[in-house]
Amino acid sequence: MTLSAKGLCWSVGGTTILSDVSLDVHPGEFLGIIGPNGSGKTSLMALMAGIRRPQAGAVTLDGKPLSAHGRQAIARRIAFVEQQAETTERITARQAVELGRTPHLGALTPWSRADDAIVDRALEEVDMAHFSRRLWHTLSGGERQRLHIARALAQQAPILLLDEPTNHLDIGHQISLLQLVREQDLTVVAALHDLNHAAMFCDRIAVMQGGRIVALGTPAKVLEPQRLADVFGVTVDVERDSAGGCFIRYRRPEPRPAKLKLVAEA
Ligand SMILES: Nc1ncnc2c1ncn2[C@@H]1O[C@H](COP(=O)(O)OP(=O)(O)OP(=O)(O)O)[C@@H](O)[C@H]1O
Repeated sequence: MTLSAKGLCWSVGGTTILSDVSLDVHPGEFLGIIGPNGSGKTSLMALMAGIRRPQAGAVTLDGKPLSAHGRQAIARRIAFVEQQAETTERITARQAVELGRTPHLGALTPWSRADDAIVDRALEEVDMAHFSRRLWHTLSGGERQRLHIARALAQQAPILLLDEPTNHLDIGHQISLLQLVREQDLTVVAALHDLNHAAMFCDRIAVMQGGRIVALGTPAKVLEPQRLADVFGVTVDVERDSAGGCFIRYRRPEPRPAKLKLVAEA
């Protein structure tokens, strides 16, 4: 199943947010999207998930425009975990995950024990089975985030779009979640802020800046000190290992001149 974006342009209220964005997501790959705040990662993912429509260009799923697929057909193929996904409903943790089964239910396919088993497994995979009866509003940010991922896993869509999936998670859960997602037999597109996580888990990385993709390739190719300086304004050393991996070490900026310090010294 191939998801592609071609020549996407998207603007709001006369402001251009995305300009001529093209991206082919390879089946089975883990594609990271990195870029500074406001560079367009969420906007691109929303277009690729079909919840927003581009003013120009198209997103295609297996060569057919997304707009030609029905909502349920898209939901069976693409699971999207949004950055600030929230629910105001008074539901339990388990019920939140059960929502992932919605695209598979219908008059002829009511809820079954197979759905229960899928939900059980998704809860276990994100280490939340013990919280299944807890009410949503009593859960911490990280616990909710893990349930959003469980809901997406329960959806059993072959393509998973994750907008900052490690938001709110402690470092142990960040790494185990990325590993969990990586181990699934899925095509994954994830917006990530942690460049070392992107280097560790992604097959390819797309770098966004000012609403455009300015680089696309393997982590070792894309994560270059000069590019990171240009895009993020940070100074880094990139350590490379013999297996083709890389690790980014950030350098502390030089102290600002005294006159620019926010708090004047007495
Ligand atoms: N509905 C909207 N109306 C107006 N501006 C919008 C809208 N959606 C996004 N934007 C603007 O578009 C730009 C890109 O936003 P987007 O959320 O896609 O960036 P991002 O790369 O995901 O940022 P972050 O890393 O902060 O999550 C931002 O400047 C944002 O303010």
